[in-house]
Amino acid sequence: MAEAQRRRRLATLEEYLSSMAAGNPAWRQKAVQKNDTFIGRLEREDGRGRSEGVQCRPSPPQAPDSGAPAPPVQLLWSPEEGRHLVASRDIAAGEEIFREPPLVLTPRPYAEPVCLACLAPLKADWSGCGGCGAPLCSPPCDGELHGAAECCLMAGLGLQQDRGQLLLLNQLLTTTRTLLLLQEAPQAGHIVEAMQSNTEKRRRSGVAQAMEKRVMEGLKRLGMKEEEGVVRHICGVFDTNAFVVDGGRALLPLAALMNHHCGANTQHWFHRGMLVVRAARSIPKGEALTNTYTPVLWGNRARAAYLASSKLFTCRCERCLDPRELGSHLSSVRCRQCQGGVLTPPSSPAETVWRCEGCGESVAAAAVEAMVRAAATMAKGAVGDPAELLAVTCQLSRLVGERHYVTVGAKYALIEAIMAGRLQDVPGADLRRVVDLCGDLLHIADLLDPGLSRLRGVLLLEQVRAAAELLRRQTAGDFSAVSSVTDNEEDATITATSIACDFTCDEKVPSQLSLIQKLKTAATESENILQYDPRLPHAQEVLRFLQDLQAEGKAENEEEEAKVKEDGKEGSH
Ligand SMILES: C[S@@+](CC[C@H](N)C(=O)[O-])C[C@H]1O[C@@H](n2cnc3c(N)ncnc32)[C@H](O)[C@@H]1O
Repeated sequence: MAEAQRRRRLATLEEYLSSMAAGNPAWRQKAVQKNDTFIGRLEREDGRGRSEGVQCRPSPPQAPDSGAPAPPVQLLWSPEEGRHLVASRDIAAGEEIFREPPLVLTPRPYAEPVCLACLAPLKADWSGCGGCGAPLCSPPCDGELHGAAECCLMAGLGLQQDRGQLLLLNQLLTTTRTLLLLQEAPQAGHIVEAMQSNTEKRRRSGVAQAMEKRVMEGLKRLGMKEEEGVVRHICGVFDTNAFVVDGGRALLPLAALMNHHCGANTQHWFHRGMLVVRAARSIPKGEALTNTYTPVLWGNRARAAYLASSKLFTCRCERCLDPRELGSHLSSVRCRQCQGGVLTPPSSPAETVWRCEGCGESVAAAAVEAMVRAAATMAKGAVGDPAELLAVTCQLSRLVGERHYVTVGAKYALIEAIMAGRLQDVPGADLRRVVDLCGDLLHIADLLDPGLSRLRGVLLLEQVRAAAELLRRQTAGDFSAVSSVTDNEEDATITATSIACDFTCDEKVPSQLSLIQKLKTAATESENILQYDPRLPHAQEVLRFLQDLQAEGKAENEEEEAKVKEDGKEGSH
């Protein structure tokens, strides 16, 4: 890319970053470094004889100008990583770094039809828009995404209640909504133009050509005469940068400047129409702000394949370069020759065998890969029902092993399926299973996605909810409901005791009060992590329950102590 064009695009995005100050009042609380803009830094470096200005470094501290908004991030560029955000000061774990409204919000191109005004899934009684027939919630929803200009445009399509037609519409809307925005707000055009589209790489690899062709045809039917280059750029910008949000995908030019890392230091939530980006760990000044573009619980190869085909780059983070995936062994498969050993993937593509570090057994890569494909197909077939998911999880554990990512994915789905029901109706044995499964997966999360990650937040929450429900049944004297395999008090106490041991990671059985305290600590952590998550009310509810239980327990203890004292006094007379 020509140097002048690169600089202009960087300056556009930097200006956009500054424009976010109005929606981020927290930035005002910190002093700004005068002249610490991309262009300012570039000029200073040029002044020092660096005419290329290729690598921008953070500038030395300058006099603070209190009152002016100071983003905790700045935009840098390097030949290896392209443009990326870095922390412009130390950022504390859990700190909200920025929030950003979407520039464009559209349905997902390959998803089921949704309401075009609010992106909610369509119910059976959906109605067509009076003006153009586009799908809308019924009764008419108050979403604002399907405006008059879009309605006018769509009227030409003669939309019917036809699923095939609506699926194609989803693909067309990314481009039409963006083009309509550019007509209404030309300055948005500079931002979209400045965003990375990977157009050349996409053209060479043939990625998305069919989709781009369909979009061009759709635009023709709408009477929009757009240049092919513009359409390619818009499709590329979305595929490279868009965030998946409730029911749709959003273009967020600032958040999109976070490069990928498989163990990212930020987490984001779409909350009340804004993307909220928080620090998952403490981020020292100068460190790049990163986001994970893939699910954390996919193995190395699955993540690499997705990044190569859709984001068109190869990640070189520590996890990607480590066949043992930071000790999680998420891609290793069960060794059939020895007890507990695993076959580890080769560290280079040139090697053709997987080897067991325990017994030295080696198996041809082709055979292992066929087994992993079979496992993935088996996992895809199991949906929803906890009994079915449990059966599949057991089969997968035997086939590829307990720790393999396909099994781990099935375990996560099993936790979700069990905890989706009304807690009071979940059998005790299933609750016990959730406590154990969450414990397993938390070990993996601590290795791969530590800190205030959504994964840890959800696992902590479900583990505490299941354990607290078992405790509730036990305190209510409902022993048969504590575990389906026991209907007597002694066994039920064993169950509660083992939960206690899991939580305290201790051989010694803690008192019920210290178990409640441990559960409260975990619930508080999940509440903090899930501040912007729809699961927050669950975290608050379980925390209230534990607080009440703790208060009751303390009161009972005090009563007992008082009684002992009283008895002692009486005895001494
Ligand atoms: C959402 S954009 C990130 C911002 C982008 N660097 C820019 O200049 O606009 C995604 C693109 O950035 C690049 N990228 C992101 N993370 C990367 C990484 N870890 N290593 C190399 N390139 C990366 C890839 O080209 C990818 O398609």
